[in-house]
Amino acid sequence: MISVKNIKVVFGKGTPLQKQALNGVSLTIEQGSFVTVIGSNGAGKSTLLGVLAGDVLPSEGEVTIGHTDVTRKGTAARAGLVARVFQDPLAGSCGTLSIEENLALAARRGESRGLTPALGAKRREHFRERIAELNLGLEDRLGDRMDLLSGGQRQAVSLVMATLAGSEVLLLDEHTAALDPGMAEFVMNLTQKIVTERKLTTMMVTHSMRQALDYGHRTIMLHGGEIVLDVAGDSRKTLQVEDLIAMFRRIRGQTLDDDALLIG
Ligand SMILES: Nc1ncnc2c1ncn2[C@@H]1O[C@H](COP(=O)(O)OP(=O)(O)OP(=O)(O)O)[C@@H](O)[C@H]1O
Repeated sequence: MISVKNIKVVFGKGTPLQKQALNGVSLTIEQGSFVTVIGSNGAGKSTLLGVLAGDVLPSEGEVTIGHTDVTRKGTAARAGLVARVFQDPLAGSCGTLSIEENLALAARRGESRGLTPALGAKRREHFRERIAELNLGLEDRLGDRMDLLSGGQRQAVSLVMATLAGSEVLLLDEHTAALDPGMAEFVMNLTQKIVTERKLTTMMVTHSMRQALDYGHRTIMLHGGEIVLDVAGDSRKTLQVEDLIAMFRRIRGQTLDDDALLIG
């Protein structure tokens, strides 16, 4: 479960560049619920994910994950609670380490470093099984460096990495935006499967209205650091991509240059 109460984030306070990125955001996401987040550039989407991950500390408000108040805890202290997959396939893993070494590091997120070997035979076998489930043939390439993989393969491995340490919360920051349409669909279907099987409480930022409505249980729209739409259940089922685009237009008070960007 995730709960944020009256979150305010101000960047560059007291400077000419002062920016209120979140302005009193409150939200409760039940355990196992999958929320998609949309909003135009600068709406505050990444800042909200940052507040949950711990790399942005709010100036006001409270953040609770599970039963833990994490408001003042940084990323390291939340590592066992929250996993994150980024837009850039190179961002969440280490390119110069092998697939297997990356998996070993991910499995130990949030643990204090001890003397137990990171890559025992049992762990290796577990990793092989988890990677084989992707059906990408990567189980025979566990010793290959991560930077030899395609962007889509890396995102698929990153999703497996995100689940290895047993975090309850998964944050997805436009994690398919850099992929071709076919690979994006593959990674989205994999995401849905992993989230459902592991009952992960998930927040996914996307610029694709199609993805926002097709995946997950609930959709929120941010604008100017505030939640301006929050739909779930039957009202979400009847919502069309065109409705969301019309809402975007209304909120921004202007015509979008290219609706296709949002539909894709
Ligand atoms: N570290 C920072 N320092 C100063 N301003 C920031 C910082 N991070 C974000 N902002 C500003 O806060 C506002 C919200 O940014 P945020 O990245 O959360 O938007 P977003 O909805 O994710 O946008 P996009 O879709 O473009 O990624 C923007 O005006 C942005 O310029």
